This record gives sequence, structure tokens and C-alpha cells, in this order.
Amino acid sequence: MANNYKIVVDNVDAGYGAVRVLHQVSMTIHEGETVVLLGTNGNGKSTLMKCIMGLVQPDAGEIYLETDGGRVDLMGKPPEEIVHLGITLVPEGRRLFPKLSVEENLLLGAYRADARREMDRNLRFCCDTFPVLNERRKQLAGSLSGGEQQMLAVARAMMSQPNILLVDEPSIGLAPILVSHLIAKIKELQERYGLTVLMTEQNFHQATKIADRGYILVEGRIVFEGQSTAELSEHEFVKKYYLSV
Ligand SMILES: Nc1ncnc2c1ncn2[C@@H]1O[C@H](COP(=O)(O)OP(=O)(O)OP(=O)(O)O)[C@@H](O)[C@H]1O
Repeated sequence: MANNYKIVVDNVDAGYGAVRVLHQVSMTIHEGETVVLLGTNGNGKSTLMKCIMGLVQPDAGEIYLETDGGRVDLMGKPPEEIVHLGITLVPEGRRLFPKLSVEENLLLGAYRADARREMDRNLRFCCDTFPVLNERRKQLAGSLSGGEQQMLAVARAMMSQPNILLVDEPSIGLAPILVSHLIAKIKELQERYGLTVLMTEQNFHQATKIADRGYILVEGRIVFEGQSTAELSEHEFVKKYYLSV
């Protein structure tokens, strides 16, 4: 991907048939940033990520990648083409193949043509970054602990060599210590590879360890854009739903 890129979501409406979920949603994610998307359950966070990935087609608005080389529309493109452009989703609930080994799950993440060519190198990278997965390469994914499975979901996404990682509720169902470990791994990926991250996260305290800034989504509308996590933590919504103040 060219330098100086950003993803722009501009006035997007989306939903599922008669169920309207997103209303005039706009956000920008710049290269190298980590942006957190906050909102209680059912507010449309996953839907927004799916729109960026081409898994849900918005009814209105625009989603595009802007680089020094020009603008690439993401809307209307199939998910595999969006992965090819360097954007990958770690879905909520991990979506692993439990009956396949850790290594097989990782290899399935390398479906981008250039990632396939670099598969061995990327596999070494994942095993190096996630030693626990290296130790369990031959083990069935379904036999891993929840924390290990989430590591595997992130590592599998890294097999497609993304520049931009969308991470949907990574800490769901994990014990606090595992959440810390996972967040530290995402931070390591950012620092070592300049990864750009958009994440949804229920654990605000953990999210603030890596997020630069964020948005609050309520009933499918962006109600606040915080330029820092400190600014977010001052917002009534965050105090009420995330900090129990
Ligand atoms: N495939 C679908 N068909 C119909 N409605 C859906 C579908 N997926 C999600 N929805 C509905 O869209 C709304 C937003 O869901 P979404 O998953 O985007 O929310 P969310 O903020 O990510 O919440 P959660 O954290 O619980 O996943 C919800 O009312 C949900 O029931």
C-alpha cells in the first residue's frame, strides 16, 4: 500500500433488509493510528466493520481508501479484494476452524496472492510473534484456551499481511490477564509493523492502553469523536457504560 493512506467512511447508511442499523456514519482512520469504536451491544459496531470489509453493502454514503496515489473506493468491492488492498478483519467470536490445527488455521489466513507467496515467511513471523501458537502448531484450534484462540484469530489475520486491522471485540469472554496479554500483542504489532488498527472493545481501560482516539456509536449514529482517550473518558456515555461512574 502507498504511504500516507487513510480509510474514510462518509455518511454511511446500512442495515439488513428492513432493519436499519447505521445512520449517516462518518469516520476517518489515518495510517498508523489506533482508533477505538465504543458503543453498547447492538449499536452497529460490527455492522460498520462489515461495511468496511465489503461483507455488508451500505445503502448510502461512501467508503474509500485515500492514498498518495489517489482514491480507491471500497464500496461494491468483494471482501477478498478489500483484503488484497491490505485491510483484514478479526471477527467477533474468532470464527476459527476448530477441527483444523493451529497451523492449518494460520495457512487459511494467507489467501491473498502475495501473502501466499510469502506464506512461509509469514508463518515464521506469526510463530515468532505468538510463541504459544508455535508450541501448539499441530494441536486442534478447538482445543486451545479462549485466550489462545483469540491470539490465533489475530495471527491468522496477520497471515494476509494487512496494513489495516479491524478487530471486533477481541477481549469478549476472556479473563482480565488474557485481555492484557492480547492488547499487549496488538500494541507490539503496531510498534513493530506500523499497523493501523480500528477496534471495538468493551474494556475501556484496556482499549486506552493502545488507542490514540475514538468514536462513540449510539443507535447507529456517531454521537462523539474524541481526539484522545482522555477526552473519551470525560464523555457521559463512557462514564455510564464503560466506567460505571
Ligand atoms: N445478519 C443480520 N440480519 C439482521 N439483523 C442483524 C444482522 N446482524 C446484525 N443485525 C442487527 O443489527 C443491529 C446491530 O448489530 P451489530 O452486530 O452491528 O451491533 P454491535 O454494536 O456490533 O453489537 P454486538 O457487540 O452485540 O455485536 C442489531 O440490532 C442486530 O440484531
